[in-house]
Amino acid sequence: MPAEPLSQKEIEDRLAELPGWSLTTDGTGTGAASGTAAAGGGAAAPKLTRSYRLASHFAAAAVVVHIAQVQEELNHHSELTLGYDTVSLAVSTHSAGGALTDLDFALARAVEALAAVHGAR
Ligand SMILES: C[C@H](O)[C@H](O)[C@H]1CNC2=NC(N)=NC(=O)C2=N1
Repeated sequence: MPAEPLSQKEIEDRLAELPGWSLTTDGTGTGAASGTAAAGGGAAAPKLTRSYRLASHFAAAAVVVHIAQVQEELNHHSELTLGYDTVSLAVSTHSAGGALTDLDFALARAVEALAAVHGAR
């Protein structure tokens, strides 16, 4: 069953439970349905994003591997970026036309839990 796009209220309620996470519309957030009505009438669809800082590059790389493992388990994948001592994610649901769904928030919660274990801030 495909994931349903969340309403603005549902998104705000879920975001309130995820300190550090935010919505960004950075121009890459057009999703799989770019140019279609499903993407929001032409406006770039927001993605759920967060950046973490780690103690070293190697520690950040380890977090990337751990996130990749969880993403495979959930079969839901973010745009995952490794910096020097940072890890950044941006996620939306491709199969929902780039909308935010509960799959995105489930991934965010799982990443929060593993990031804490790594000492990410
Ligand atoms: C076929 C496979 O289940 C799909 O391509 C999955 C993989 N990971 C995914 N990740 C995200 N973010 N959105 C999806 O719709 C999605 N779909």
